Amino acid sequence: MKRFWVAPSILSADPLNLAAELDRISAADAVHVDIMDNHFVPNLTWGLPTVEALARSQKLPLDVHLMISDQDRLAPAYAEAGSESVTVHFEACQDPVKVAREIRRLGARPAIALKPATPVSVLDQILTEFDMVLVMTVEPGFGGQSFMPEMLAKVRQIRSRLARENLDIRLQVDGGVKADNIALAAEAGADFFVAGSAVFGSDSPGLEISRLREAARAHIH
Ligand SMILES: O=C(CO)[C@H](O)[C@H](O)COP(=O)(O)O
Ligand SMILES: [Fe+2]
Repeated sequence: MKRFWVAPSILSADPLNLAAELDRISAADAVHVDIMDNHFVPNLTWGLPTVEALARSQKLPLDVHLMISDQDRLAPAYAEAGSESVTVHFEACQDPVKVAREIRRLGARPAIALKPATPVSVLDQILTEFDMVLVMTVEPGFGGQSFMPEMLAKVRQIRSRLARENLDIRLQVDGGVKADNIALAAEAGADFFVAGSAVFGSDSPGLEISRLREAARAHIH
């Protein structure tokens, strides 16, 4: 059966109780960590020391989503910190291929994210350098926003290229993913789902994770 990944975003977790919050999502496939610098996006979260501490204490893989400026210079340290994957934004890299190779050399999987206004065509020459593509389904910066269904066309476009070229690259969506829209994203071709408010806003995050996985599978007959 096709494998779907669900990664809760700790952007929506209680920052004063992170360890306990992580215990509530042990059923997840990975932990999504949003790094924001108040410059690339108008919000500020964590930095390298937090990722290092998470990597030391976490059993789940860390899926680090960088929303910071100057990623060419700053991304490699997040790979060295023990992340499973490091996602850089196309819009914040001078040389995405060089960054991807550096992330891989340092032992993490490189991934590339596209903001809603960035077309899929920017990946034409560089896609195969990455292990995952992230199609943002909200404007990056904040949790709790509404899913943009018009982004599904981008997901479809990427999935058809992956199929055409038989590429083993994950396809992630992030922003506003909930049990009532995840099947649409899965049907369009996404296989890795980030969900912040849906998981941490639930009384039973573990059950919500299963519910999301089941809803994603529901489009397969
Ligand atoms: O990258 C992000 C925002 O820039 C977050 O990962 C995302 O918003 C998750 O939160 P939610 O599921 O509540 O939208
Ligand atoms: Fe994110």
